[in-house]
Amino acid sequence: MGKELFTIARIFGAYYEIYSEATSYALAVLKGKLRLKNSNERHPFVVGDMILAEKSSGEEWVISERLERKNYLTRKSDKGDSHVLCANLDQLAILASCKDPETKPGFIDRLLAASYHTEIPPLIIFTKKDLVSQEEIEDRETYYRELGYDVMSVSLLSEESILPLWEKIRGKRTFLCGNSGVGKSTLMNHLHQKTVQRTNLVSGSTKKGKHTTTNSFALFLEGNTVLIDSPGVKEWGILHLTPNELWESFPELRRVKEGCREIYCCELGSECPMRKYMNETMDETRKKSLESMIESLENPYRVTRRDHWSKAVTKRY
Ligand SMILES: Nc1nc2c(ncn2[C@@H]2O[C@H](COP(=O)(O)OP(=O)(O)OP(=O)(O)O)[C@@H](O)[C@H]2O)c(=O)[nH]1
Repeated sequence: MGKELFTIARIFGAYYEIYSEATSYALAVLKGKLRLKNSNERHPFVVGDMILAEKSSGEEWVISERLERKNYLTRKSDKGDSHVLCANLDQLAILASCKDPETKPGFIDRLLAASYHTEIPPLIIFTKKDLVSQEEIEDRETYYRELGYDVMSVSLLSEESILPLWEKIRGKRTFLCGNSGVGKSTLMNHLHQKTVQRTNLVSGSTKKGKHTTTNSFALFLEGNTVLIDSPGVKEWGILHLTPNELWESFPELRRVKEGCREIYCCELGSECPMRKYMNETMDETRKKSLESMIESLENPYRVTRRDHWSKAVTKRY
């Protein structure tokens, strides 16, 4: 029996849950060491990696090779090491809850900045739209749509949102990202049409989600549709970006960039059109997001202390 192409669906220490359409889910191990181009990588695989595996004589799947990654999402720690979260994505779904807990615009903006340089197109999904007025929903959607982003709003308590949502994710590999309690597991459950993951109640006192999801895993749905759930995050590190990349990741600043005289003019603090736009014209909320990210780059340790995955306290399944 020859080698078969799988995707890494989940990681349990030294074991990997792998998936292929032919075999469905299986457990696999890595025997020996995998030769990786980038020896700085902490783990040989992340969820979404495409690998080749074959059955050993003991009927165990053994991974022999990782295919080159089309793209990957990464965050950088204050110690300077990159943490690859997930590979081979078609879309980054930013789940932002309208209420209970309300996702801060700064969080959305950070993820948008982080995704720009990976060339993984973002999709903003406002969840819990049933908890706010129609007018508020339209304002939120218009705000990001005018910046050129793909946006939609859903209520996961009703079926009416499921079809439009399905249209956006069908045939794609989508990474779901958001604060804890925004509804990632609920969305996965709806789309899988059975409970694949225990959702948890939002804490009554803080209105913040209690933590449920413990590590990333991929769910394979019909028509090559893959959803990758991730633990709720409090903050999103952008330390892997250079200052210049950060400026360019804001579409409203990119539009005025043509007027920049030299590549690094914003860093030099000259009459850079992007800097001018930020000071004189930019929307106040977006300006705050950018300033906070600039501060993160200048003072990484202070920011990355808040930058870890939320700690998960409940079991999945
Ligand atoms: N009103 C309302 N509640 C929702 C909606 N979607 C999810 N919820 C509720 O919000 C709570 C948290 O949802 P989860 O799906 O567990 O959130 P999560 O993003 O997976 O959280 P973590 O696992 O901590 O990352 C649950 O009580 C859900 O029932 C929605 O559209 N409207």
